[in-house]
Formats: sequence, structure tokens, C-alpha cells
Amino acid sequence: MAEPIIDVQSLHKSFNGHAALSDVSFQVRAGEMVALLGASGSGKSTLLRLLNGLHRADAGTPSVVRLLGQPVQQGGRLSPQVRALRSRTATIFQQFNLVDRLSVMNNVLVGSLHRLPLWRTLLGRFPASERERAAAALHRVGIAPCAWQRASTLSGGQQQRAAISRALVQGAEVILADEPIASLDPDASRRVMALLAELNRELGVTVLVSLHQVEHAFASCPRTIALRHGRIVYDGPTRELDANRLAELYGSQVDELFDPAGHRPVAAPQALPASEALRRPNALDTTLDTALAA
Ligand SMILES: Nc1ncnc2c1ncn2[C@@H]1O[C@H](COP(=O)(O)OP(=O)(O)OP(=O)(O)O)[C@@H](O)[C@H]1O
Repeated sequence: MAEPIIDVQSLHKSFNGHAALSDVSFQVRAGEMVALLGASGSGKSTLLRLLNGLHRADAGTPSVVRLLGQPVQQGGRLSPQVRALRSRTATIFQQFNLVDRLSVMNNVLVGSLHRLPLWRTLLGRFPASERERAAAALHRVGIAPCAWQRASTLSGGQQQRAAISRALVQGAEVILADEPIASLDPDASRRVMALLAELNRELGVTVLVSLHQVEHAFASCPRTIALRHGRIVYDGPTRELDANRLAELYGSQVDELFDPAGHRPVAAPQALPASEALRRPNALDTTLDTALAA
């Protein structure tokens, strides 16, 4: 069987002597879409940050993280491959992490920086192939008409779709999404989750997405890994996580895992007309270097 694309063994992480994660082990295979479910403080963000090397596990523990068959860290020491692995892995954050005053197009082009020579990135001169790739990504996520707007003028759902386009332009093989819908309204949440599921299904991108609410795991993720107080309490088919099972696993915290609006089916992302982006000249690209350097 193929090597897992995410491989976590006996992961331990504490902050100021308090365990945030204890003995966490799991594997994710290429092409899976997995929900990381848990109430507030259960360790979801900490785990995702350990996966991309933004946190180190506790020194002296047997903690191992491997991504795409390469080591990220072991026993609290980062591997030299971390930077290279980050270019093959995209992290999507709750707060989108776009540069507000750059156009959506230029934010998305940031995904291509790891492929380009420094002089091009400093001059903001992106090759036509990268611009076409960015325009296609914006079209795919349904926000092509917004390509030349400032990122700050987009709605939360549109900003999150821009962040996902950046991951597409990057060519990420794995998307680690840290509560990507936590600040979105229900409709935008469903569309963003449907989009992640579409990319997983159609492009084979492996997705690990942390979620507060089980409804979204049901709608989009065949498998759920549930965390409670920093430990895995369930790892299996999402469909087997009924209300009784969740109550058993989470006790009084269970209410946090249900959307008060209830379970509704996920809408397919709306297909919008082709981008004007392909027709636009380079004019705004020159602002990119200044903004990135600031
Ligand atoms: N940088 C930090 N310094 C100190 N404690 C931290 C830090 N980051 C996380 N923690 C603690 O680790 C535990 C797990 O936090 P984490 O943010 O990973 O949980 P979470 O499941 O992502 O929560 P939420 O859903 O609220 O974002 C919590 O007790 C939190 O207070």
C-alpha cells in the first residue's frame, strides 16, 4: 500500500507545562478528505501547526510528523525539508491571510512565488503562464469577476475562495484548513466546504480540515478524526458519528459541535462567468513588490 501522505506518530505538545496534544497518532492517505473535529481548545490548530512545522513538538518525546513521505519533524526537531514541503502544502486559515490592499489576482499569484526567480518576484513580473493559471484558479472557485478588486473589498466567503485559489496556483498536493468556515455565514460556509470537497474529488488534493461543527463534516468528509482535550477520541467514518456517539465522546461539550441552524445539504459552488482577468494588462502587478516588501 502507498505511503501515507500525512503520517503522525505519538505527537506530544504542551504549552507552559499544560498538554495541548497527548500521544496523537494517525495517517491520511493521498486523496482523502478528513475532518478534524473538536470543541474549542481541543488542540485542532496546534495539530495543524505541528503538521506544517509552525510549531515544534515537545523535545525528548517520540513525536514524528511526516508529510508527502518526507520528515517534517521528529522529537521536537524540524527537518531541513520543511521549507520544500511547505511549497507542496497549503494552509488555509480562518482569517484568510490575504494582503488587504493587493488585488485578488496578485494575492493569488503569491501562490506561484516558489516557482519563480527572485528578480521576477521583486519586479512583480509574473509570466503569462502564471497569470493564466491564476485566472483559471479564480474562475474555478467562482470569483473571476473580482480579480482586480482589492482583497479587502470581498466578502468573507469570497476572500476564503481567493485563499483557496492561491493554494491551487501553488499546486498544493495537501490542503491543511484550520477552521476555514469559522468566520463565515452559513451559506458561505457551505460553499467553501463544497469547494474544498470538489477540489479533493476532481483534482485529488488531500484535505485535512478542522471544524467545530459536525454538520459540515457529515456533508463533506467521509472520515473524521475527533479530538478532545488533546487526544484522539474517534477516528473513523463520519457517518457513524451520530448524536449519541458524540454525546458519549464529548459529554457536556457536545452542544458546541452542532450548528444551531441544524443540518442542511451542501450547495454546489455557483459557476460564474469567465474571468475578465485574462484580458487585463500587467498594470497592478507592479504594486506587488512594494506591498510584499512592506
Ligand atoms: N501559543 C500558545 N500558548 C499557550 N497555549 C496555547 C497556545 N496555543 C494553544 N494553546 C493552548 O493549547 C490548547 C489547544 O489549543 P488549540 O488552539 O490548538 O485548540 P483548538 O481546538 O484549535 O481551539 P479553537 O477551536 O478554539 O481554535 C488550548 O488549551 C490552548 O489554550
